[in-house]
Amino acid sequence: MAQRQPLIAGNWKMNLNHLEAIGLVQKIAFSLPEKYFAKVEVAVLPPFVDIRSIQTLVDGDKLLLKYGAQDLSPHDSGAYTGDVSGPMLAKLGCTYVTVGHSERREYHGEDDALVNKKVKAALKHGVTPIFCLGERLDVRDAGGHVEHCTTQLVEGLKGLTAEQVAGVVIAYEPVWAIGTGKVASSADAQEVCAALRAKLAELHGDEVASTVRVLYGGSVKSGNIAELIGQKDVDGALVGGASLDADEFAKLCALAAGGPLP
Ligand SMILES: O=C(CO)COP(=O)(O)O
Repeated sequence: MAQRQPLIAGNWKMNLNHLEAIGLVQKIAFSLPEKYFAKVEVAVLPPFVDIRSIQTLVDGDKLLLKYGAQDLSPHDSGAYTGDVSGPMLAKLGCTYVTVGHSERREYHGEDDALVNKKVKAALKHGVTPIFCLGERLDVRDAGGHVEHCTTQLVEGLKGLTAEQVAGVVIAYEPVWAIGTGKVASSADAQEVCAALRAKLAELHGDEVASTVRVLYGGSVKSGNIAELIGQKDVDGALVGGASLDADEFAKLCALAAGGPLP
């Protein structure tokens, strides 16, 4: 079975200008000694306007931290006012881009078909999509969460080859746990992450399923990361609020790496 390196990705959402971004990345790099990066991959996902500054800092100081974006256009270029393309992100050295975040689905009307195009656009340009999916509270209360999530998975990965699927990161983010302080229990997270992996195995075989990293996201912090990441099918976390505090984020990454705390 493939060895999956844990990934902790900080989704900054619409927070921090480029000067604040530089400050936060410097603090994270200072707080998290290099040895941790051998055990856990750490990435930050700032707003578009911060990326160039972070690239300069990461390249200049040879930081081991990766970075990426929070969205991309399904198109490569053209008359799409306000959009940012995969080639632009690739040129800036982005490793990751989140696709299909529930806030994009809710506030920008993104549906599974568009998410699927964005996953393909990211892969086409060598930027790893962190493909987000998850159920709303009413769906969970009705007991439909596993089916909802596996359906989103199938729709979002439609038309991809097994090799392409192996290059995607999945993030299970139950909508009711995002920014609410209500973290899914580790058993809840494991249930859905395992079901997603089983669906990947059904569609693309065991090797692909055992290669793909499945993250959990929703109110993750240093106090709950160890239990979440201790689950068999949870390979890391997509962290919102807690990724804006350098000490907390460094602590969280250190715990994901198995400690000790820096
Ligand atoms: O949406 C999230 C990460 O993408 C989760 O946000 P919080 O960690 O703030 O709940």
